[in-house]
Amino acid sequence: MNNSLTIQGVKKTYPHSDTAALAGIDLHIPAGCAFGLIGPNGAGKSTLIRLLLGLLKPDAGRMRIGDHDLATALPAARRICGLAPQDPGFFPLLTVAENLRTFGAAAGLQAAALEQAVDSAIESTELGRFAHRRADQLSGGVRQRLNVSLALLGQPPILLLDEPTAGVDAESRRLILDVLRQENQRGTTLIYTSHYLTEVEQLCDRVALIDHGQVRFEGQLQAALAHAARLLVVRLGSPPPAAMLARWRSRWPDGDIEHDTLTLETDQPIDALGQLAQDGVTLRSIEYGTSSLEAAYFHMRAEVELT
Ligand SMILES: Nc1ncnc2c1ncn2[C@@H]1O[C@H](COP(=O)(O)OP(=O)(O)OP(=O)(O)O)[C@@H](O)[C@H]1O
Repeated sequence: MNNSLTIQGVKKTYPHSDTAALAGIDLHIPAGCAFGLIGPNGAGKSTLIRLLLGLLKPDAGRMRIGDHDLATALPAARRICGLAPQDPGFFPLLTVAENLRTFGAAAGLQAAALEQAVDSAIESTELGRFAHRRADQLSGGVRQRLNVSLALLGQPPILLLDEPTAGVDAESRRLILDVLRQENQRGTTLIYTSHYLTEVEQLCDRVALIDHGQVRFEGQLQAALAHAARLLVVRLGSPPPAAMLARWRSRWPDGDIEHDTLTLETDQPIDALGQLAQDGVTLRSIEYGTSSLEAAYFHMRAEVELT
C-alpha cells in the first residue's frame, strides 16, 4: 500500500484574515517515514493537518494521501488516516471503551473486527484499567492516551498527530512515544507536530520547520543535527556595547546576537574565538559541536528572522 503524502503549492488564508496561514507549502512525506512538523505558535502546522484531513479546503494547491487526490477522493484518503487532533473530539459522557467502539463503528468497523480493534487499541495504550471510566473523568495524560488510541483504531497506515503529548506527564508521554515508535517500525507513516523538540528528535527521521506559513527547512533529522553541530554558541559576561554590536553584525552578518548570546555557524570556531578575545569581551560559556534539534531549531529560526 502507498502510504506517502504529497503537498504541492498549498495555500490557505482564513476568512476575515489578511495574512496567509499557509503561503505555499510543498512537502513530500515518504512512505513509512516518521515526519516531524515543527515551528512556533501560529506557524501553520495545525492548519496543514486540518487541510490534510479535509476539515478545511485549500485556496490553492494539491494534496495526495497515498494514491488519493484530496480534491476528488477525500473519503478514500480519510479511510487510511488515523488522527489525534490537538483538541480531542471524543464524547465526554461516554467511557473509554464506548468512545473507541463509537469511533470504530463510524470508521466502518463491525462486529468481531470492531471488538478486536478496540481491544488492540486499549492494550497498546495501556488503557485497560480506564476502559469503563467516562472520558470527562480522565486525567490529562490518560485523555491523550485515549486520543492516540482512537487514531490507532483499525491500524491505519498513516497517523496524523497534532501535539499528542501536550500537557502530558512523563509516564504517559513515554508510553505514547513508544506506541508511535512501534507503529512506525511496522511501516506506518507518522506526521507528528510537537513543541517538544527532544521528542521529535527521538521519534522522527525527517523534519520540516514551518514558519509564517512557509517551509523554512525540510530534510533528514541527521542533516538538521549536523547543521547544529557547526554552531558556535558563546555566552558573554554581559551584552556587548552598541559600537561592538555594530562591528560584530558587519563581521558576522549571518550570526545571531540575542542579548548576551552570540550564535555563529562556522567551521572555524577558534578563529571566531580569537576575534572575540581581541575585542576583550568576557566569555561565560562556549559550546561547539553539540547537536540537538533544539539548537538547530533556534539557529534556523534566527536565519528566518534575517530573511
Ligand atoms: N479558525 C481560524 N480562524 C482564523 N485564523 C486562524 C484560525 N485558526 C488558525 N488561525 C491563524 O492561522 C495561523 C496558523 O495557525 P495554526 O493553528 O495552523 O498554527 P500552529 O503552527 O498549529 O500553532 P500552534 O503551535 O500554536 O498550535 C495563525 O496566525 C492563527 O492565528
